[in-house]
Amino acid sequence: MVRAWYMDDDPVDQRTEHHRNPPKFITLEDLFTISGVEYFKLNVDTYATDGELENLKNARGYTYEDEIVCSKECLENYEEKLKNFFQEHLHTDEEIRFVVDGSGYFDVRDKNDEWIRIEVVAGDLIIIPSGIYHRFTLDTKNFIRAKRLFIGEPKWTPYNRPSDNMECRKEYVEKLQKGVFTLVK
Ligand SMILES: CSCCC(=O)C(=O)O
Ligand SMILES: [Fe+2]
Repeated sequence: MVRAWYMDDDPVDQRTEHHRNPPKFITLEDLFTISGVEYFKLNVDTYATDGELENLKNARGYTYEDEIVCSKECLENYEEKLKNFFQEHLHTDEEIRFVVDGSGYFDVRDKNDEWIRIEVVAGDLIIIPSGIYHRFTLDTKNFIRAKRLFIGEPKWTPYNRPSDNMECRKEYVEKLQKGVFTLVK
């Protein structure tokens, strides 16, 4: 099960949990409302045949798929890539990751510019909206395998903060202000 919480501001060791004292968790519904981050739970043993991933890909137009493994052994330029993943940045498109093994943390800024840490483990599919400031880190186990999905030809370019004048950033801020990320019940 994915968990999310507000982070402390201790700069030491990005790979630990960084809970506040006392811990301040946030529900997935609230996470969506205040950031637009979406979350789906898939069955990691049956996703290849049970149709859930296929349905999601069709519904959202995800036509591209590949896999990334982040570990010292498997990722070329490991240190540098991990450093870049953890630089606060945004993208012009959604960042979609389906974790099939291992674990890690996506950190996203909420509307008050506070960091929320989202723990992802096998079976978690997370959609980070375009224009939101975020970053990624491995946890202390130093291993994750994830599928990367995309609409059309993938663009992975990170735009480091500050990128406030980018169109996708302005659109994202406007959506937040308009309350677009409200759950329809
Ligand atoms: C969990 S996938 C590894 C991180 C990544 O691909 C990214 O931050 O863009
Ligand atoms: Fe990113």
